[in-house]
Amino acid sequence: MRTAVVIGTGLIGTSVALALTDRGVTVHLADHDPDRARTAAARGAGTDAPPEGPVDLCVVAVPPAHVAATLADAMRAGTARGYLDVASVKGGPLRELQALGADLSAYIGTHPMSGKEQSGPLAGSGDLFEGRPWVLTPTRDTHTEVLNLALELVALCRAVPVVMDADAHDRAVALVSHTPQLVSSMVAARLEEAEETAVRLCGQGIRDVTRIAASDPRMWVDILSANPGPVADVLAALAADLDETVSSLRALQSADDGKRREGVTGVEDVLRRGNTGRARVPGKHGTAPAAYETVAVLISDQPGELARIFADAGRAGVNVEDVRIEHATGQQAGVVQLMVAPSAAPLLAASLRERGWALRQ
Ligand SMILES: NC(=O)c1ccc[n+]([C@@H]2O[C@H](COP(=O)([O-])OP(=O)(O)OC[C@H]3O[C@@H](n4cnc5c(N)ncnc54)[C@H](O)[C@@H]3O)[C@@H](O)[C@H]2O)c1
Ligand SMILES: O=C(O)C(=O)C[C@]1(C(=O)O)C=C[C@@H](O)C=C1
Repeated sequence: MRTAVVIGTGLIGTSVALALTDRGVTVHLADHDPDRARTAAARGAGTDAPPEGPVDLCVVAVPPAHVAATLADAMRAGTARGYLDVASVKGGPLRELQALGADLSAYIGTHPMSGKEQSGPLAGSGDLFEGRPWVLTPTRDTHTEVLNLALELVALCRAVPVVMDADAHDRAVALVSHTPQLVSSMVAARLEEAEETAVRLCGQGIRDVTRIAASDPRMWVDILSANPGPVADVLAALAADLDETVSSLRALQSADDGKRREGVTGVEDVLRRGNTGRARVPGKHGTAPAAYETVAVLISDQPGELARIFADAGRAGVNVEDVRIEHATGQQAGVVQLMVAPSAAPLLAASLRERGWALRQ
């Protein structure tokens, strides 16, 4: 692939464009808000000038409700040899495109399973998709050349291709992406009216659970509107668990020993099922979950501290596999948890102590 057009230069479009530009592809950027295309171009994601002739691949990265019409317009204009979208839902846009009478042989639906709670071109990054699954939903009509262009895009973004049927994809993401978004929003919504004294106590647990509650509601209304049935099915099952857990907790308030024992069993059951489910979540790069050891280091909240700690870990010859930052409320300090291979943890701890870092248990 030598040339591409990216339509919709928000978080995902800009991230794709940055990755392609980085690998030598000439990328033309377009957005219905020209300022966004200019901003993406200024970040080195390509040019906001239109191409002089048809390009190899047209990537549509607009909100799901606008995907089919944008694809159909681009096809009518003869923009590219192949067309794909990156929307978080696949069945709806495919059927809309069909209804618009578009040439489905030139199109493939795709969905990178990586994102952020932020939107817009400034949030984009060229490494966003590295090691992440990228779903491709070819149909019987999809031309092999178009499937190959999509596979090349996934490879250039260093993601991992996963081929699925569009509706099976929508059922899967209802479980692993769309319901978690709603649950995160619901937990965060409990804080809306909470006492300041309670909010001040927020620790890492609620930060983990509510990160995606900061996502753009307009985008998510669009996504959920295109996948309401499968998401409602998962939420209904969750509601049954919620009902049972409420009953178990009420039983724990009882004066009756037998009832309290039932309550413990009910609460323990949901927690254990949670352990089992969590253990199935794949680790980094889509591999089986790795057991890392954590080295926790106290850092002060000032510029350059994180860079310094990573540089010191590098000097110790230790690969940091994952990282978490815990901010201490009301203090100019925090704890960085460096996740490393168990065999490397003692070496890292000793080396960081030697360089003056304070370690926490
Ligand atoms: N945010 C995520 O985590 C994530 C992850 C994977 C896939 N996606 C999908 O990627 C797509 C883009 O999401 P995003 O997070 O980059 O959103 P975003 O809001 O950051 O960017 C969307 C961009 O599309 C532009 N746009 C809207 N309508 C347009 C139109 N008709 N023509 C041209 N440009 C138009 C907007 O101006 C904006 O710049 C969505 O379909 C979303 O479902 C999002
Ligand atoms: O990590 C995040 O911020 C995301 O919400 C990413 C996430 C996800 O649920 O995994 C969200 C929606 C997209 O369609 C794909 C990825």
